[in-house]
Amino acid sequence: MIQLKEISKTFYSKKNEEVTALKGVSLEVKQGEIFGVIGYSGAGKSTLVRCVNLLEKPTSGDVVVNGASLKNMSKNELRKSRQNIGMIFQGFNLLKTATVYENIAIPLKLTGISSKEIPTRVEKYLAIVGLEDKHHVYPGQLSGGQKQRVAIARALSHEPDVLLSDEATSALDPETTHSILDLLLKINREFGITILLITHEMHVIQKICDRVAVMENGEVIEQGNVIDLYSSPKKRTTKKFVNSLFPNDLPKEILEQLKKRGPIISMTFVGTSADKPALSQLSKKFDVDANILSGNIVQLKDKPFGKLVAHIQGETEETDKALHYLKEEGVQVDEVEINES
Ligand SMILES: Nc1ncnc2c1ncn2[C@@H]1O[C@H](COP(=O)(O)OP(=O)(O)OP(=O)(O)O)[C@@H](O)[C@H]1O
Repeated sequence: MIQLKEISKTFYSKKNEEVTALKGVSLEVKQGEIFGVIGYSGAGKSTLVRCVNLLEKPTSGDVVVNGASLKNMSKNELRKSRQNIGMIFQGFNLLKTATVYENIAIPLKLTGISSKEIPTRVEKYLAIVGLEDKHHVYPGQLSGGQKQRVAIARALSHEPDVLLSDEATSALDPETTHSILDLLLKINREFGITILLITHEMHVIQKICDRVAVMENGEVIEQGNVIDLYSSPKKRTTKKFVNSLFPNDLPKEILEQLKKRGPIISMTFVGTSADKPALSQLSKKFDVDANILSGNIVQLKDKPFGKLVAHIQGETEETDKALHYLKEEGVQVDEVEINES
């Protein structure tokens, strides 16, 4: 659906200093999925998403949407292709001096939608975002969540195949964030709209994304299914993002003391194994004591995902058998390195 092929982007500051925001980024967003890009500030996320609809022109590389290369398009073709890609922003980008109705109707008029069709579209999409009673209100009279709903209705009113979301929930409180994410899920499921979103928040990824790419210093350092990435993060930055959901605040000295008496392990549970009492069986089956040090279960889009850090105390032969048993039960077990916890 969307293919980014070796995209690089270099900016030049006023002093003519080079800033390379993207370094050969390649990724593919499949039709109908919600794809998240996560990274810390300055990683290049905004630049990446803006390259998808050529709000930013890549210095090199190509963007292919629905099989058509944006690079080779005439201005006219590009304008048409852009209409197929909606976008929402952290700051909503609404016209302050126009009503909610006008905020949606004016861009429709500019893209040549007939004046007969415009009221039908505005009403339809305001109803979908739950703001059918706000036609004549100005953005200043709306909450942040309502403003984002207007922006979503404006994007949808062009009936795009793809919606790009640039930190759309970053300015919102947690409850409003959840309602906007639920709305994005509904749009994806009911209208089959493919969503590419960027965020610096893991809970956004876990709630609605199917796949995720992690960006750092202008590069995609890791990508894959959300579940795979959460259960086996490879890169340090990815581990940091995942560990932020599972804080382990035990002092290093205590962990070092415990480690002398048996391994400290982190157990990852995915899906049904998240509620299996595998750990409670250990002391019954083997001559070990299992003590939970920290733990949490989070709900991913379709499955629960949990992590427990536990100390397994006992003779090496018994702790080895216990770890083997856990693995056989389908629990992913990793020894905790003290400096990373
Ligand atoms: N128009 C520009 N001119 C010069 N440098 C830019 C421009 N846009 C982005 N950059 C630089 O490119 C790098 C990547 O910026 P970008 O905004 O894409 O990152 P980001 O991951 O979206 O960060 P944030 O979450 O803080 O917006 C940064 O070093 C930024 O300063």
